[in-house]
Amino acid sequence: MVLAQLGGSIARALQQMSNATIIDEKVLSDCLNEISRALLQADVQFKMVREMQLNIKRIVSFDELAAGHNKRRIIQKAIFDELCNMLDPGKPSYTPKKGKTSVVMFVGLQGSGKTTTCTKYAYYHQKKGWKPALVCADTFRAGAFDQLKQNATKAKIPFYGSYMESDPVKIAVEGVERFKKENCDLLIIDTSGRHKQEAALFEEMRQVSEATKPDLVIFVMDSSIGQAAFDQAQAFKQNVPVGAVIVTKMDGHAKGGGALSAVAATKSPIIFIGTGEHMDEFEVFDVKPFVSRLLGMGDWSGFMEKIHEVVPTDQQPELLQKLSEGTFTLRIMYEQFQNILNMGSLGQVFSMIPGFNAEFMPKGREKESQARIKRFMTMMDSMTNEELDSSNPKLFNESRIMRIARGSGRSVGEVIEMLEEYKRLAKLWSKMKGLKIPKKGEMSALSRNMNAQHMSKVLPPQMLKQIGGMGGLQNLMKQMGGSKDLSSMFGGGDR
Ligand SMILES: Nc1nc2c(ncn2[C@@H]2O[C@H](COP(=O)(O)OP(=O)(O)OP(=O)(O)O)[C@@H](O)[C@H]2O)c(=O)[nH]1
Repeated sequence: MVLAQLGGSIARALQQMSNATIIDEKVLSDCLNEISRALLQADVQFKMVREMQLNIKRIVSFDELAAGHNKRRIIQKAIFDELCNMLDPGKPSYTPKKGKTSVVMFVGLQGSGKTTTCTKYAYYHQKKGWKPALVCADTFRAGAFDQLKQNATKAKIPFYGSYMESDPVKIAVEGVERFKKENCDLLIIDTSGRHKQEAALFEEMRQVSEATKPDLVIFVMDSSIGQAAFDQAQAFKQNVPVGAVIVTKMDGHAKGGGALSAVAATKSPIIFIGTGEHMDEFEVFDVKPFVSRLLGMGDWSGFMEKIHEVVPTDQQPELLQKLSEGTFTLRIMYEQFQNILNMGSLGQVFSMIPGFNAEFMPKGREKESQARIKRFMTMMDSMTNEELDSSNPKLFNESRIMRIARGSGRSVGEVIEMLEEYKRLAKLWSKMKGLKIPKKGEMSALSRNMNAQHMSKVLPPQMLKQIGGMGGLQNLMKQMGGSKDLSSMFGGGDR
């Protein structure tokens, strides 16, 4: 994701600023110019970049800042807030309620990923206990109904559409009526796309919208459309009451900056992002955790949510307990590997830990990573209980390593590689020691319970330096009026 590069460039600009002995207007200007260049390169609209620069300069007024103020911290927070503002239109979108019928209509250009996203959206809610249903009102593209039908069948989601009927309005109305009768609570209408914004497309969308009276219209946008995003999103907004945006293909090489423009053009929040072609490659979008991750600050609330999602419920209390004790045995690693293989990528989970990125299971190399995990597990199958339950890597002397290698048919080098991976993960795990683990639905409590000590352990060293070391971090926590603001700054906050 090229947005990650944007995050890297911004983090570097902040780092350069931190390295300066004295922070004056010139240093701030250089830092802002660097950030602006990065945003423009990521296809963010010039007007928005300019506004951001002006806002930060207004907040960080050197004349008004009394001596003794930590300018680095103030600038850093201003930049963080401005990036959040660019992605936050200030009002939440309509949120469907489980058990109460909502009609959600999807719009977007052809190929934006609308049909795929409709199913992902339905599947996401179905997993959370909703009763979604899909209606294919795309009569323009031959094959659209088949695609939706295929996706829906795979996910066991009821669907409605027609090979004969050519009037999308009629299909949409019939579908909505049918699923209302069947007590579905989330009725999702997929509409036609066109290659470009055309009068005919907008007319059709308007008619479907008027006939079905959707509670929410979601604009689906391909993250690669770049500077064109603003005009495209605005054109849709002028024709139908767009209330939310979903940005797709965030896993590709797109610059992603267009997403920020879409928010500005529609004055609607991004609610999800698509991160792959598969049904579950779909993430809730939250501004603050997203910006935190973008700047390499990690996303604790997302991390906890993923644990709740990926790890089987009966194993969660035990795992969280062990997590808070900081004990990480080979057996825990084995169980977690099992979870990864059963349920998807824990790489996603680890990418949310500050200072740790998705290298664990890089996108596009999942097969390779899975094979590696399976290899590790085979070697662990040749371990004794004592070895599996130990958290002392020194236990593994030469003869034990040789025995494990022989027993699993792998080389000594591979056993050592596995033990190195264990040590790396154990080190990461140890940083969690003493954290109070929240229950499901209390994600923000984790951030609230985090004290400066914990934060200092998990923040990347350069980030800690920017903040002004341990003392700076403590001050920052105090200055920000306690934990609530801090938790949001570092990606917590209520969802
Ligand atoms: N890599 C990646 N591919 C995606 C994502 N979302 C959708 N796609 C792919 O994008 C292509 C187009 O997706 P569709 O869902 O057919 O697009 P559409 O907007 O419904 O197209 P029309 O029905 O013709 O308007 C398909 O190959 C999808 O698999 C995503 O988040 N990441």
